[in-house]
Amino acid sequence: MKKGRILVDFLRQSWPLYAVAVLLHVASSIIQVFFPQVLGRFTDALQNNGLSSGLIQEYSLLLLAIGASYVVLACVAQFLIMYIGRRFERLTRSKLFMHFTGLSERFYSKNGVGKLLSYVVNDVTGVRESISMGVNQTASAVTLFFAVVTMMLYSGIPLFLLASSIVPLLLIPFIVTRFGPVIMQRSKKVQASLATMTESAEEQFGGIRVTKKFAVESVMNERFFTTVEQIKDNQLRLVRVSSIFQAIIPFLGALSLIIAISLGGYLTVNGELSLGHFVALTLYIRMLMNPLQQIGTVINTMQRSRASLERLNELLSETPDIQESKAAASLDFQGKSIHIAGLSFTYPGARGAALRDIRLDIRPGMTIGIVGATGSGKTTLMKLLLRTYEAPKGTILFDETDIRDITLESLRSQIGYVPQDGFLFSTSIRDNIAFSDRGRELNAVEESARQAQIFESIMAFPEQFETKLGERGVTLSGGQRQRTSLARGFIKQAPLMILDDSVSAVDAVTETAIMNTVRSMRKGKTTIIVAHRISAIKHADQIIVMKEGTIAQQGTHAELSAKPGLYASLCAIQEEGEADG
Ligand SMILES: Nc1ncnc2c1ncn2[C@@H]1O[C@H](COP(=O)(O)OP(=O)(O)OP(=O)(O)O)[C@@H](O)[C@H]1O
Repeated sequence: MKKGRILVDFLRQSWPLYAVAVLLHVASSIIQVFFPQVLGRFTDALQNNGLSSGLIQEYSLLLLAIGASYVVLACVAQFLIMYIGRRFERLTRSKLFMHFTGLSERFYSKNGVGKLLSYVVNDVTGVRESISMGVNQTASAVTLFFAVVTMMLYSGIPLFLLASSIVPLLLIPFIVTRFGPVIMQRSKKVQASLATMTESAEEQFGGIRVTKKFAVESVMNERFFTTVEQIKDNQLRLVRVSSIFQAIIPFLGALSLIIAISLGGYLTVNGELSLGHFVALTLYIRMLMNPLQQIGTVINTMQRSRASLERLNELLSETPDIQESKAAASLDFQGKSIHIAGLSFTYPGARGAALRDIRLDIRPGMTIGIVGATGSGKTTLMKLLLRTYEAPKGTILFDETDIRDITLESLRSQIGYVPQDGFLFSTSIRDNIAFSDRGRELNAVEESARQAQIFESIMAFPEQFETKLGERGVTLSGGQRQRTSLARGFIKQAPLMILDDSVSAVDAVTETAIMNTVRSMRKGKTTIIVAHRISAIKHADQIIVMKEGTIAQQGTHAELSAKPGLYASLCAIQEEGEADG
């Protein structure tokens, strides 16, 4: 995506509304600049003919008409531009969210949730401010500026007097080019420190229970205060430069006014300029000061939001690591074997390989058990099967079809994946279980809950399956969460099911009941069970034992436990543990 794309795309859609708003601003500014002219004429009429009630009435009504028309037009223009800004905010936030959901796991391990929240909230607001408030003020300031200058030129005030009065204003472009880049750089730093603070807050809140248990609140407070302090420092640096910038522009306006009063006053006293022209000139210069001040603020805001815009564009140009090939098609997994051939894999940026030369054939309907020490590569192998990370070409095949030639939707919709700590959403238990298909009838949800041995616990809650989880609902125990997540996997009845250490938090009796259910309900359907406890996988058709990213042993429970090796020693240790228990 090209730089500035997000805004260009938006402006392309919204330009007719902008055009209407700008035209209204132009009209309101043109009306406004008649004010000094009318006052000038009023002064001359007063001087020539004296004060009369007719004159006062005539000019008062004229000024009222000017004021009222200006207010109505400016108000509608402002509303339109604010409306456009809010629309930008809504569209951009939805666009960002949709884009984020398409990105790969690696992106999320690089960018914390807090940081992403900050982009979605602070950066989008920053850009919105400049395209609503910024455009609003630019439109009114620029049109007012030109309208005032045009009126001045046609006012009959001598040209040399006008030219001398506006000399200080000619310095403005020079000041803008000096200050603009500095403001932008400093704004970038402010936004970055805001993102760091949000990230830190998110992490501190997430880990508050651990913090309290270790009684390290003061350390955590200290860490958070450091990020807040950083924001303050960066903001002060920004405020310092932007305050100077914003003050200089009205100062130049004031200089113009001083020249107009002194030179114009001198000419009036000498009879070379009428009193009306003198009044009009000072009012015109005074009127110029408002747009100049506004332009200063706008440039300031624009420079700040350019930093945000750059970051939003960078985010939107992030591409997912997993790209679907043009030739990808859906594939029915029913009756298909899985061939893993010479699969080696290294995480992006990691030093060593997580998997090395894995070879495995899984026939349709088989149950495969996988054990191995922590960090031996079990979950990595599952992630590659789900294509969360990309396996090298030709290393994972479903019959003859490479995993890369299957659409992601088809692949993932046919795998029921249950991780160790399945995330549960803050909705009802029913919605959480029927996550893959919200339309599933209650019977099916209840049946899956029974299979996952969580039915009784759910029925004990006051609202049963409608019980809300999370912040505003009940808190489940670790084992209950795991079984709810299991039920979510079971209801899918997928052709391939992966249980990735999914019963680690349940007691041995419940685990046996769950594994018996898995055996009967998954008959004829391919199932992969990753576990640390032998009891969870001993009935598998094939068991593989992983060690440091390789397959160290393979066979049935009977075969493996009968010969010396990793599996037999694991069995011995666990049996000893159970006997001690
Ligand atoms: N996102 C990642 N980026 C870099 N390295 C990773 C990433 N995820 C895992 N690893 C590394 O890959 C190796 C295998 O990890 P993996 O999670 O597959 O092990 P595991 O056998 O599932 O462990 P456990 O039994 O503890 O779940 C480990 O050395 C781990 O540090």
